[in-house]
Amino acid sequence: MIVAEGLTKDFRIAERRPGLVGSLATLLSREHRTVRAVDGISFALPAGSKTAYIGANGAGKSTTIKMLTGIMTPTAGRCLVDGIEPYRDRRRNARAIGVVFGQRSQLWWDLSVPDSFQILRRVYDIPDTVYARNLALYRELLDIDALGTTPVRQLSLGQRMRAEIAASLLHDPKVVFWDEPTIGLDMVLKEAVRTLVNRAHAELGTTVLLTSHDLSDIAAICDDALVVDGGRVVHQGTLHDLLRRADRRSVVFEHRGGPGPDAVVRAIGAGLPGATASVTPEGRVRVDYPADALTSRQVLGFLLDRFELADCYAPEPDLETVLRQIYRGGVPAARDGGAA
Ligand SMILES: Nc1ncnc2c1ncn2[C@@H]1O[C@H](COP(=O)(O)OP(=O)(O)OP(=O)(O)O)[C@@H](O)[C@H]1O
Repeated sequence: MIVAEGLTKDFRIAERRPGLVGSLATLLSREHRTVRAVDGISFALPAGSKTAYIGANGAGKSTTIKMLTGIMTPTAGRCLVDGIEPYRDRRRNARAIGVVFGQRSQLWWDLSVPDSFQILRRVYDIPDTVYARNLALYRELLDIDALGTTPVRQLSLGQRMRAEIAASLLHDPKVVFWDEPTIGLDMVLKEAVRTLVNRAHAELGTTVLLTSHDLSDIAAICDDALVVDGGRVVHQGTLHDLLRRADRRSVVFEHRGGPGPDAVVRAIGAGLPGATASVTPEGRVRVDYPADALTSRQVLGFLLDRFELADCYAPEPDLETVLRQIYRGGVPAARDGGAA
């Protein structure tokens, strides 16, 4: 449904010189440099997938989405959304997609939300039943009527985002591109937004590409992850697979008989160099270990040799830990067969 082939975007920017005189010189200067925001990325996202587009600030996420939504033309390579090259056929593409850019409005600044919706209804030729169904949903979940007839420009960020989300889904698009869709929303509304998109996905098979710095959005909406770094794709797979690439692994266990948890913690500290052990609030023992120093087999072997395990599981690393690691130094390669 969404395909990128060697997609590349360069920006030409004027060389800036420091100071006031420098600023004036910049205006007159012809010196430019090129910034490669997206560097030949390729991926294919199937219809009905829900993918988080993840990357640090400046990684190239928004620029990619601008090309996928037809706002920008690539410098090289191409992309296809539902078979359409978006920047070549913006009108046809617009019918297939719904877009939210948290940083920039898609609505008519001087019109009220109901007026904007009426325009969208005509532009997209939305059947009455679809329009009525969707409006009822937005009334229930986004309290859209409370926005009244205020022009969009006078709405608060959170109010505007409610309208942007609703507008992006109003015509039952096949694909939604949401770039930071929940900025300015409180927890209740964030939840409502997640419900809306998950419902569209379940009922209509909507394909979703989401960028968000809010990890709970990603976890609540997406099954897959596409990670970009320096304008390049460094990981594509399931979110679960991404979590397994964390550089720290953990095992939590309960044991029968023998030494108490504190003594077990000391034994692990002495016998498994590199691992740290602690007692959980439930009285179990948790072992954390760096995946590049110890394998799961070594850790489990050690535990099985010394203690009579009654229960044992490997908790998944949390998304925040994995992303912090990615933002600091790239995605670690897949390692041995996993934590359990
Ligand atoms: N219009 C532009 N002119 C010049 N450079 C740009 C322009 N838009 C983006 N860039 C540069 O391209 C790179 C990628 O920017 P982009 O906005 O795509 O990143 P991002 O991953 O969406 O970041 P963030 O998470 O901060 O929104 C950055 O180095 C940015 O400075």
